[in-house]
Amino acid sequence: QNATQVYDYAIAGAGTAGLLLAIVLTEDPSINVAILEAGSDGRTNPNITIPELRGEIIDTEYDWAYYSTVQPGLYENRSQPVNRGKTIGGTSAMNWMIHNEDSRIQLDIWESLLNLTGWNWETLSTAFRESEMFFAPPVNASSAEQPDLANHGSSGYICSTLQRSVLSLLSDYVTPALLNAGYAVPGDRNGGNVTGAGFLPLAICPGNYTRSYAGSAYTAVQDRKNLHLYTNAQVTNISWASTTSGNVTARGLNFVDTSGRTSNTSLSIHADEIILSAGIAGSAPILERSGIGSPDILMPLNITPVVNLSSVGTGLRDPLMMQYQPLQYNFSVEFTGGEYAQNYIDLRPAQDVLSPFDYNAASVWLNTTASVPGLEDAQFQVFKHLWFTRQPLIEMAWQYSSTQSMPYTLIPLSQGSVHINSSDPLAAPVIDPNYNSVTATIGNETVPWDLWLLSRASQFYVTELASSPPFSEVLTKTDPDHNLPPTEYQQAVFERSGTSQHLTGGLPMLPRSAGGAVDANMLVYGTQNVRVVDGSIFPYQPSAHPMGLTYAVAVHAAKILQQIKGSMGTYTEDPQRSNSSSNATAVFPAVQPTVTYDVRGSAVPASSAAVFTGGAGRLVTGKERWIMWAVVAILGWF
Ligand SMILES: Cc1cc2nc3c(=O)[nH]c(=O)nc-3n(C[C@H](O)[C@H](O)[C@H](O)COP(=O)(O)OP(=O)(O)OC[C@H]3O[C@@H](n4cnc5c(N)ncnc54)[C@H](O)[C@@H]3O)c2cc1C
Repeated sequence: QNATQVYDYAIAGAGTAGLLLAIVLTEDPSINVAILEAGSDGRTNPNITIPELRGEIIDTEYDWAYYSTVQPGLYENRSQPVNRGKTIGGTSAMNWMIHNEDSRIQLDIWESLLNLTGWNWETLSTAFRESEMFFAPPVNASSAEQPDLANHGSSGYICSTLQRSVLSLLSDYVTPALLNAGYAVPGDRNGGNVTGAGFLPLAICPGNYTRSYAGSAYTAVQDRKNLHLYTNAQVTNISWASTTSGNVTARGLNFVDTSGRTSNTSLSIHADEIILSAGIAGSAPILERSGIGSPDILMPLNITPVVNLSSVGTGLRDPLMMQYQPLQYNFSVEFTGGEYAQNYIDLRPAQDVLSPFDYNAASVWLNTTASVPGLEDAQFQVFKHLWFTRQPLIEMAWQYSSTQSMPYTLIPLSQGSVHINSSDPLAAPVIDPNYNSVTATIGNETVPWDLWLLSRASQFYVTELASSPPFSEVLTKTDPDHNLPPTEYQQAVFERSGTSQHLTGGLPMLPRSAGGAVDANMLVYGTQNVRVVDGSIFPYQPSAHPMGLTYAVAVHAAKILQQIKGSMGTYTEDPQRSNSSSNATAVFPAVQPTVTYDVRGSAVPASSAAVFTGGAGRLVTGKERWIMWAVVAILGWF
């Protein structure tokens, strides 16, 4: 590094989002980007490049190998592993590689319900396509789900294709059973309609069948003179040019050389704009170590607060997953290709995966509850909106080993936090996803919401499959037994559930008044030039595996930055974008949405009773509640 150089952008973390962001920004040769990665370069390691070896870098030097705090909401208070990639490409170097599956409605909500101007399905799906280089499926691919090339990119940095192996169990038994049970198998999910079962594209380059990820994208452009990637460079904090309130301006990033090449003396780099892309376990801690966060957390660690922003480190969540659900069959499962076959997923709205009784009882609880602890009201409203508009809230992930279908709640209501608790800049953060912390009253019972939904949905799903031919003809055993009484089944689910490794949040992109840490320009509130671009900023958990959306966020963020800087980007979405939100005025409206819904998701006139009333929803009286319950119960049977 040239000690006097001031880069246009300095990025902390060369992971999924940060590295793709750097690559897109440096398409303009006049833009200089430095990107600092705490991990080393694993790009030639077969455990990273060969798709079938996925997971092999867990607990190696390429993994932060963090653990959550003890979790009172899980069986035996189990702490959960929090695996995150620590290498070029970040967690995209270790993940399970499912590409994209975001629904149109739920991304449109970013703009319409959450006031995130310019963030909607159109802009994010465009950004996703621009990240993608899609290869048409091989001859053996499932015929049930044919890709529509119009929904895919052809010149992006991340290859995608359908897998070359197809598990006969899925194509010959599960899909026909679901069709027999009356469920549509969606077409190409990249069009925004994601509900249903089928195969998804994987992030694989079909030519040599290697993993395609942010690291391989970097390999293709690593000779760019304006892109400077430093490995073994662990960012500790932001250095400030000004900490005057209203003009808090960063000068650069301080980092430690962890390679041993130097003696860990603190180094620094300077830039006009600072971007944190250190992921859910890295970005919020860097902000806190820089004096941005809650004084209650900073002052005991002798960190002088620079911006009082208590939303830093909040809104972290991990969809609760049942990690083990073996099914047994009386035929031997065959692979046509002999390898990896896990990208078969079934996404279901609550209406399709709960009994009418359960669905109605849960709808009553949602309709009569204005807020829950640990969740911003804006996020709760989004959940209600998705619930009543039939968006997918439960996923069944069919495992490559073929003996399991692993269900999980796509959008947990329980949220926790990620914070520092040590003045040692290299210490691990305290990660608390706070599983099963939201309780709900369903009928006469008080239950942990996420566990209840997971258990009821799983039992319903397996019961349905067990009675739908041709799957029912080969299924010999379900474990837990789907015929168990619901409370016993729930106990079995409880004993098997934990992380899905799909953590997002920690620095929510929301209006400041709605608990946000960054605005729609990714700018940290109260600062002039510090932004966050990674999975931390998702305003709520998407109903999807997060990697595809993380790439889309990176590309969309690059366009916003290009427009702010006035460089080569052609982004014209919102010409009014400003470079600062220090005096952000974005406010989440007190009453949202204006539309109300009946239990089947149909909009009803605002004057109707017994419906979702939005954030300002009042609690109903006992009598009203009984009438409401009767109404939804009756409606639900039609
Ligand atoms: C085991 C596993 C399986 C998964 N499977 C899937 C899947 O099948 N499909 C899917 O869609 N998603 C999957 N995910 C989730 C998905 O991979 C992540 O959500 C996504 O990659 C996160 O991207 P990110 O940019 O936010 O962070 P990351 O990709 O984690 O990038 C953060 C980067 O910052 C670096 N960093 C951290 N702190 C510092 C610091 N102080 N200084 C410098 N650098 C730092 C890290 O080393 C890392 O390289 C999986 C995750 C895991 C752990």
